[in-house]
Amino acid sequence: MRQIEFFDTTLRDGEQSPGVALNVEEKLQIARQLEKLGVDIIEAGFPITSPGDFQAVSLIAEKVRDTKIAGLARAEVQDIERAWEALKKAESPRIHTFIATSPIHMQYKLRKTKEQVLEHTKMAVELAKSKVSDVEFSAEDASRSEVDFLAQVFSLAIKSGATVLNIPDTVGYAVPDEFAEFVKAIMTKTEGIEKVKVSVHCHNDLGLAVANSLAAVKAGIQQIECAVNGLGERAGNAALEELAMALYTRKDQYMAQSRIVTREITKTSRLVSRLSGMSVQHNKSIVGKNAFAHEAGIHQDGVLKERSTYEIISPEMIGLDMNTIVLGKHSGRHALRKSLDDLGIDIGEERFQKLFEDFKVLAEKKKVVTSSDLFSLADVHELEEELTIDYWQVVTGNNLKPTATIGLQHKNGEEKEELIKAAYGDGPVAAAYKAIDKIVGIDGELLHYNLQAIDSGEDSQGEVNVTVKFREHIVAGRGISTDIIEASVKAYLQAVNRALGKGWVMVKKR
Ligand SMILES: CC(=O)SCCNC(=O)CCNC(=O)[C@H](O)C(C)(C)COP(=O)(O)OP(=O)(O)OC[C@H]1O[C@@H](n2cnc3c(N)ncnc32)[C@H](O)[C@@H]1OP(=O)(O)O
Ligand SMILES: CC(C)C(=O)C(=O)O
Ligand SMILES: [Mg+2]
Repeated sequence: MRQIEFFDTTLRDGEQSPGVALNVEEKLQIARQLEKLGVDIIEAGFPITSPGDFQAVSLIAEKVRDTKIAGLARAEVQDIERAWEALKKAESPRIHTFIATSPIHMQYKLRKTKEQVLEHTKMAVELAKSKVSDVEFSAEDASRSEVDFLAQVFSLAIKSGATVLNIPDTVGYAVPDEFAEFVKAIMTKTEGIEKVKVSVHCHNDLGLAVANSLAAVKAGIQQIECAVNGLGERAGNAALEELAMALYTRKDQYMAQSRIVTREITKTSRLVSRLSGMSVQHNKSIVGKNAFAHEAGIHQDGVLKERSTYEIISPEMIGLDMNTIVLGKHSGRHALRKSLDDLGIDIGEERFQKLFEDFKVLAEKKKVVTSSDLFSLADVHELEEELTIDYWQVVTGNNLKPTATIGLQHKNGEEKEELIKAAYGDGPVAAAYKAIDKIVGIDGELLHYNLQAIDSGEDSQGEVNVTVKFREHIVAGRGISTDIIEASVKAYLQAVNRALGKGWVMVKKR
């Protein structure tokens, strides 16, 4: 069996998804979970882009010791110096430098000739190599590059010290057979290729990122770049969970294995979804809510008789539905702790006590507290937010102008009266959002609002996802509650808290 290394770019390319803005603590939390998931390399960020990205890469490099940590850099001196500064405390650092090699990118974007691109490649890889032994070189837009020129660039990168060569399908243009042939051609034409690892980085613009990556595995590559839940620029990157489960389930085809600990998949997916604010579509492979749901009678009959009739993966394998205890209002701390352990939700004693109190409140409202509820409860307790809800009330009806009154609490203990405002709106949610805007002194533009039930049944909790624009910044938020207005308020407030955390808005009472 060949070993395929998983290079996770959730924190770099994933964070380039519009609406995703992770703070430093959130990135560290995701990196720690990626380590448990068994990824080989974490691309922690692009240090030159902002002080926050620099700080996140430095912190992850310092704290996450059992996984290689990579930082991205353009083929420019200042980028590489900055990446090295951020990575220098890492146990196994990798500088990942890149430059575009396609005619279209060289001519219009870089405004560089082939010779200049070759010069930058040599300079960048040599400089990176003078800092670290592990250097990855990516040829951006490789799949639209001339194969002979790409092989020339790659040969030079190897001579200059690269240890990994990455072939990105940057704009998701490739199709599987063609991409496999392209990868094979590069591997044949590049001098010294046997000394390095070959990688692919596929985007999902045509929905083919996973298929293209798997075709490249068959063509002989050693590393796949991917992101949890398929996050990433535009339509995203190849989804980590799909690649891991395809390699595992069809090892007969790929003759390859990875270090991914599959039972950590669900937990990782939910953590990334919550912190990024990007919900997972219900019919998404592996981690979608419906991925293991059987609705049709013939299917249900088959599954009841023998699960393998309609299930090619068992839910336990990806860490789903491992909760064996029925939790309700009569459950105690031991049962809750056991259920959390079964689900792989690992929280300290102090947070556990708070979670237990909230669990009891929820159990009063719901007959059965499900695994999804537990994930949500645990999620809610992972953030220390600047503003929290103290009080909310809406008045609405067919003959009334919907009105909301919101009271917030500031973590620095600001005077309560100053953080209560009322507002009208076209509906109760709009009124509540206007009241929050008044308190904070901003005008958030609601770009997207989605409400869905977490489970089935009348007592299910509602989950609201929003995307809000604060000036030029787009931020996502999520809220969960048995009351849909409260879930809506929580979602908006989470977006506000994220924008506050990034310094994009300031509390400025009107
Ligand atoms: C395919 C990918 O995912 S690439 C990674 C994309 N990620 C990002 O862009 C992260 C966020 N970006 C940023 O914060 C900023 O764009 C920065 C800090 C990287 C650069 O900011 P600025 O210096 O203001 O440049 P700006 O973004 O306007 O333009 C990019 C410049 O980099 C050049 N460039 C782009 N890629 C490369 C490269 N790989 N190597 C060298 N130069 C490059 C462009 O040609 C352009 O140069 P020019 O100013 O001479 O025309
Ligand atoms: C930086 C590179 C690897 C990239 O993200 C791409 O080409 O899509
Ligand atoms: Mg990319």
